[in-house]
Amino acid sequence: MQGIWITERIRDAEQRLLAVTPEGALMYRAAFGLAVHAAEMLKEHAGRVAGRRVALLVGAGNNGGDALWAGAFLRRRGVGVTALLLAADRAHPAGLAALRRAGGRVLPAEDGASVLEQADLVIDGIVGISASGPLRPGAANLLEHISAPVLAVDLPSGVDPDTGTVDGPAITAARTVTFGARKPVHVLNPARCGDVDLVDIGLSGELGEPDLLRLDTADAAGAWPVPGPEDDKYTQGVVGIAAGSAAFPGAAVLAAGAAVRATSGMVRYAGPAADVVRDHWPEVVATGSVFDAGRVQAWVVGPGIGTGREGREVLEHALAQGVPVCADADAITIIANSPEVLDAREPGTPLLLTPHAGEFERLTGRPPGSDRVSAARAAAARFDAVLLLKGHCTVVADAGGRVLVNPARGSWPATAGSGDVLSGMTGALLAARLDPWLAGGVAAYVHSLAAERAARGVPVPASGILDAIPEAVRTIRALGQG
Ligand SMILES: NC(=O)C1=CN([C@@H]2O[C@H](COP(=O)(O)OP(=O)(O)OC[C@H]3O[C@@H](n4cnc5c(N)ncnc54)[C@H](OP(=O)(O)O)[C@@H]3O)[C@@H](O)[C@H]2O)[C@@H](O)CC1
Ligand SMILES: Nc1ncnc2c1ncn2[C@@H]1O[C@H](COP(=O)(O)OP(=O)(O)O)[C@@H](O)[C@H]1O
Ligand SMILES: [K+]
Repeated sequence: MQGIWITERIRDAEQRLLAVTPEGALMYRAAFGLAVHAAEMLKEHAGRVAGRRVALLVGAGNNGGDALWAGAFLRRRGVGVTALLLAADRAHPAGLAALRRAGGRVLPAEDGASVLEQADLVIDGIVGISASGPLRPGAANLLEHISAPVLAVDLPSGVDPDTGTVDGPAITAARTVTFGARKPVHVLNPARCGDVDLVDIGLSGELGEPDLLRLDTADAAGAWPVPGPEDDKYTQGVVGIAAGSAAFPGAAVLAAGAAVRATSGMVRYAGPAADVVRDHWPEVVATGSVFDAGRVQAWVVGPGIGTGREGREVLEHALAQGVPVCADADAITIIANSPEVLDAREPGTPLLLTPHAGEFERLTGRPPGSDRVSAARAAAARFDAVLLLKGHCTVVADAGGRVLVNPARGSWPATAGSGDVLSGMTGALLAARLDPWLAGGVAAYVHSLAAERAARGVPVPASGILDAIPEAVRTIRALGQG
């Protein structure tokens, strides 16, 4: 798993490391790594390094210092480097001296329009982990002159380091080089960061436990249930799907289908769309009602069941079975309207709530807001549940405060029915007895991978995401073992 630390923790860790490191050594390491990546980008975008032009955007702090030192290193490789100072009297003195010694040019930022327009690469050292709010006017006015790819130092300036939110002018980077540890912005707003590279500056021993975790392919592969020689269709965990209605069977077909694609044991369906589900998925054991559905090891309740009395009874029944429940879509609205349904929950029964932003607001009385991680954590604690907050970056929090994040690989999954596919997959993993928090994270990971594979650059319907689940699972298992 990849660890991610909030800036307060990173600052503390840096202070501890600084106390035992020669002055300037950390910035030297950071800037050297930055310069290596800058040279790579020049090769990639401008064909070669020597003779190419780099513009440095230099703010008032150490982020600007990194850019200045990297500029000095690039000068040694024959790059034409111009630093544009946003706060001339506060630019990092040692960095500035190093750049001047190396033959770099220095200009006030307001004179930098043509330098930016002619640059092959722009290095954004405006602001790093001490950032607050969007870019200030002096920096914001420069944005319109940038046409070259931008390499962000630590994080793209103007984007909030801890929440990834953008409230005004901000940098959009093609690549971000970060130091010591990944920060929340890198996963919460990947579109602004571009590819993120981590430069080791020796911080890991000072960091402690991460604030957020991101699954990688090996984690997803390791968690994915694989039947053994002793298994039969029951031992792997049977998932029950209570979804859809006679008038709207689509949600049932998608959720049950996703469970079929993600389960090697058995899927039961219970509800008024039984005939349609059976037509689509002959392997599903389908009945008309949850009350005669037979035993399952996890329930998925909600997509398309409606928010009336019948839906409520279905949810109460599932909650009373003593098995994990994934409550999605209409089940979330039912809980929002009548929180007392949760009284039916067998004590200790894992509950996984999977709202999108609108359902989250219904459930908690507030939209997730800019700090989606804190919002998900608070709601998980309040409902003593795992809360999976959907969106471009899916956030999975449990009641103990653990958080998994899954940045999507593109926005094609934002399509009707895509959430039904996610809940079917999540149910399959719950039935296989995965830790519910991990089940949510792994389902989100495989869902976004399936969507990417299915879309390949064009719109994909939810049924296409569903059909790509086997390819996605095959991919993670191959890479995870590789
Ligand atoms: N510590 C270490 O060991 C290492 C640290 N390293 C590097 O240091 C970076 C952190 O440096 P830092 O703390 O000096 O501040 P930094 O982020 O450069 O901000 C500077 C000033 O910008 C201003 N400002 C704020 N918001 C703004 C906005 N929206 N738009 C415009 N300006 C804004 C605000 O100044 P103000 O004008 O408010 O006084 C603020 O003080 C870190 O990200 C990494 O790159 C690496 O070298 C590795 C070793
Ligand atoms: N902009 C986006 N980029 C990537 N994935 C997204 C985006 N918006 C939503 N998603 C994902 O698409 C799915 C949508 O779920 P949901 O809103 O419940 O759809 P529906 O109710 O139509 O099934 C979720 O997995 C969510 O994380
Ligand atoms: K920056």
